[in-house]
Amino acid sequence: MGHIVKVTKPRPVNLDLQTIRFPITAIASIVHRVSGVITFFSVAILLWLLSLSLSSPSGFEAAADIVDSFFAKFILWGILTALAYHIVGGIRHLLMDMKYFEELESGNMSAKVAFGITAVLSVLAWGLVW
Ligand code: HEM
Repeated sequence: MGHIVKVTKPRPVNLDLQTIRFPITAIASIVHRVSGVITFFSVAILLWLLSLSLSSPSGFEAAADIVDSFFAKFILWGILTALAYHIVGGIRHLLMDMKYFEELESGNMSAKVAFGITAVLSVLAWGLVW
């Protein structure tokens, strides 16, 4: 015979994407992966720029001209910000590997701290590039 279960809470019919909020730890994790991929491609760009600058005196001028443009400076600032987050988030990951910040509260806190430190480093990178 069938067994009747009383459902007190309505079951979700579909996922309402407008009401789903990612926890800050999930955002920290996604951004860490994205910053790692950006850092990976940055290595190619920066090595190309370095080799151009070392190729000849006119190559150096060409590289200096590239770095002088607003667009290039903006990209360099973005690269430095991604690297900053990747290192700060990476250190947070390594600390978690050592069993720190593994609880919900401390994990949320360390994610916020990582974003805060990155914001400061990003402002410093802006000053360095300009
Ligand atoms: C050229 C430099 C670097 C590149 C291209 C790079 C790239 C990446 C990529 C693509 C991932 C995989 C992310 C994922 O699958 O979620 C990763 C993970 C990681 N990176 Fe880097 N990385 C670099 C430097 C660093 C540095 C300096 C640190 C120092 C803290 C670091 C710490 C980590 C850690 C701890 C992970 C693993 C995170 C996890 O367990 O999800 N990385 N990196």
